[in-house]
Amino acid sequence: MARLLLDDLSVSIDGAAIVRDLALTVGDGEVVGLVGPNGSGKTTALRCVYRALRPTGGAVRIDGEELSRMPLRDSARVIAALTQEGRADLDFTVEEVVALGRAPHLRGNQALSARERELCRAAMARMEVLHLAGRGVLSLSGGERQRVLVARALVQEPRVLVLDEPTNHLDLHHQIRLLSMLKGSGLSVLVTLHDLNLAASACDRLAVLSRGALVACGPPAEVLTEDLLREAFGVEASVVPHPLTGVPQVLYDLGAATTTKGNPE
Ligand SMILES: Nc1ncnc2c1ncn2[C@@H]1O[C@H](COP(=O)(O)OP(=O)(O)OP(=O)(O)O)[C@@H](O)[C@H]1O
Repeated sequence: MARLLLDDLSVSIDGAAIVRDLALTVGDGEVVGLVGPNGSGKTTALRCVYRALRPTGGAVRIDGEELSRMPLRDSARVIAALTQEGRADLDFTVEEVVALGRAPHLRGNQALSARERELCRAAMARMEVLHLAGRGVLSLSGGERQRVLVARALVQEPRVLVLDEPTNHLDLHHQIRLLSMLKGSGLSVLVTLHDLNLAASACDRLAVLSRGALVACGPPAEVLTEDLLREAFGVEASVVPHPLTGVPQVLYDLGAATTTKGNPE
């Protein structure tokens, strides 16, 4: 298990503060949802965690150790990421792409062991892509491809999983399956989501970003309020407890006023 800490993380690009002093912990086995309006800095913060971007202030720490001081290979054994980037993959087969998840654990051209091949099969089965094993990834639908990339992240056997909009392209069945899998995974998970109802159901805590700053953080029942939706998202909506689980759920009235409050522009 591992504890992820965004330790007063800041990112400035061309003099503009994109993420400001973000302090956020993801505890062992905890699922934390990073939510907020478009352009609020969610992806930028995540990019620092999967090392596509260097913070300009603060640090990302794993069990106290500063990520930027760890060799890339070492951090890749601990952190797996499902990102919005890297869409220009070569036409590997599904099973080849999933097997690439083992790369941080292998030396040179070392072949996968029987255990690792079984791990790949199990991850493909879990993400319901086993029947696609021989297909080229470029021929897949958006949702199929997304599930393959989750399988690749799982075979990495990380302790921390960061996912940027993992439900993109997924149908309702696969959205629910993926989020319940994350919830039961025992991994420390930091995930950006736009669907606040799914986020409230899946996450132990929600962290709300607005204009690069953390404006609320806590259990969904504390964070997801009508005031928060108005202030951070510029949306008038009702928040009601789920009739079975009690988890807060947002009900929208398309006739209600929306404002640009919370949005960066
Ligand atoms: N390389 C860059 N150069 C200039 N501006 C950037 C760069 N990367 C991000 N930004 C800006 O930083 C802000 C935050 O972007 P980011 O992608 O982190 O937001 P987000 O919260 O993930 O948004 P969304 O919900 O739309 O995915 C945006 O205004 C974006 O245009």
